[in-house]
Amino acid sequence: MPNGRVPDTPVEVLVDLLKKAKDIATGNVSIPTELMDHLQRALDIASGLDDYLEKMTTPESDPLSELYKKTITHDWASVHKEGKTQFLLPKECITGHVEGQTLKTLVHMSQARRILEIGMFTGYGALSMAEALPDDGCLVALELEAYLKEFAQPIFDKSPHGKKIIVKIGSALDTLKELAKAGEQFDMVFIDADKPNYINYYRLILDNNLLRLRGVICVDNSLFKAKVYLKNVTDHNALALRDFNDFVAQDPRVEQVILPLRDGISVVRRVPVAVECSRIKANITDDDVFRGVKGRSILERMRLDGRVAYVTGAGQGIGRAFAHALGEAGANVAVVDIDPIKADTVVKELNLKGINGLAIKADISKSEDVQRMIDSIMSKWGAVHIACNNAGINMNSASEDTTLDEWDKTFSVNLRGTFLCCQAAGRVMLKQGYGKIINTASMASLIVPHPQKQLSYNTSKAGVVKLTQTLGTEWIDRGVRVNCISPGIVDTPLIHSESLEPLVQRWLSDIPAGRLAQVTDLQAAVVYLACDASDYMTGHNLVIEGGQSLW
Ligand SMILES: C[S@@+](CC[C@H](N)C(=O)[O-])C[C@H]1O[C@@H](n2cnc3c(N)ncnc32)[C@H](O)[C@@H]1O
Repeated sequence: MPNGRVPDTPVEVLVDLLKKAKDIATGNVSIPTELMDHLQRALDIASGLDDYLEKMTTPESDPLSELYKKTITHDWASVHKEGKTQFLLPKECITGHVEGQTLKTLVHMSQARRILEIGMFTGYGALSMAEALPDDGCLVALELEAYLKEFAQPIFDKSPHGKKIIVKIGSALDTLKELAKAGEQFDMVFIDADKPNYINYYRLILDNNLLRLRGVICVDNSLFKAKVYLKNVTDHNALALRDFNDFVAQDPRVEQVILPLRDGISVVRRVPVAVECSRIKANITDDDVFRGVKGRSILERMRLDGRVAYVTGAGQGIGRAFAHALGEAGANVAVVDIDPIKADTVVKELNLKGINGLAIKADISKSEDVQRMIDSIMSKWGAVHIACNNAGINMNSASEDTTLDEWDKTFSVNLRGTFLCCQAAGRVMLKQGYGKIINTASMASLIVPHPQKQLSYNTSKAGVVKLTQTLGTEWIDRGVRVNCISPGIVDTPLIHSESLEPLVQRWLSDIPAGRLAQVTDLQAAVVYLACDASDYMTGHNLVIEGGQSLW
């Protein structure tokens, strides 16, 4: 703590008191050396803490560092004297580096997309949190002083994350009421404005559902220089926070913990609605629909944490998108491709996202390759929960010219390969008593896409659907579900080849959606079919073609 500054946190108060005690003790010869040593050690521990946290915390970004310097060096007294701010704003009220990084981490951990900040000051906390938001995330900052928006905006503009921040000037209570009226909701709220109003902000937020289910409220200064728990305190801000902390601690709608960081940060989480309901004994139907199956909401039921998946043909295109989707949903993913370099590259991509991957080279038309694929997965992860049989080939020729070689090649990958994979994975899954098989069929299993000529492809994909239906009914009573996805025309490099490119305009006129499918259009379907939420679905052909098969 710099000399002359008023101690602002419990630790700073401690350091101040220990220094004073040491000063007194130093001039007193009757103080035992051992007591002096203890005093010095206590001072070292307390005074070293903030510096150490500062050093060990990831450095702030350049715009944040500029914002901090600009705030600390600004003449807030003159600004106030000139009538530019209603109140004299102490520069110490800035959320600094360590607290900013803490907020940023909480945004990452809670995967918040919409944040509300009450009390922006010069925007340090706002920009810290905005840095952790996804590109389409949004932070609404409420601030009383219009001057502060002008102060912060030029630095927000320098940051690629500044555009996520919307500043609303005015009394926070009034703005909160407007937000509630407009039905706005937030994943995270940071309360850091006038202390006596904390309780009003909190009540308004919870009573009006401004905080989403599973949302988090963070509250600054909840230890208020330790005065919330010291005796004989008269400071009205400290007393307001003490009452606020007590109220939250007893509120059945939430759980809270106070982190003793800087001046204290409360992290308050809405408890699942079912717990709240049993506490207040509301007259509702307390069943799986209300609580979620096994207490898990529908989005949680779509998670694949700890599952083992493989995707064939995952070196590129649809397969690569499937591998990423399953991994993002929590699964370990074996990336199988005939081209080992492509498989390796996709595994590298997964690893960069923190997903466990395993590259396997396999030609799925060969039974020994398919068995080796399953064996490798079993020896690495001990199970196969999700089998995504996606590899396929497409050759074009008029039916009267289709060679037996083309027919055999197409069938050996698209139908024989899919069968071999279903059988090898199915044997493991039947033993496990659980499994999800997802085959990639095609819209060509339903309609005859035209004008391209692809007899062998169309018939092989119709075969994949019948294979799926047969296995789907044969194995469901032993816990193995088999479904398929039928994409329409997908925008991959393949269709921009010399022979197919001229057909794109023609296809577009056949697609009600008015565009080709992107591989990302198919990702949710594979996660849905791979997760428990789709357990009642089997033998289904999930068609995703922008409506093309309906015209
Ligand atoms: C502790 S500072 C906020 C620090 C800020 N969160 C940061 O990251 O640096 C408190 C801010 O709340 C604002 N404030 C105080 N009372 C308010 C009210 N009733 N409505 C809106 N803002 C208010 C003050 O003008 C001040 O800028």
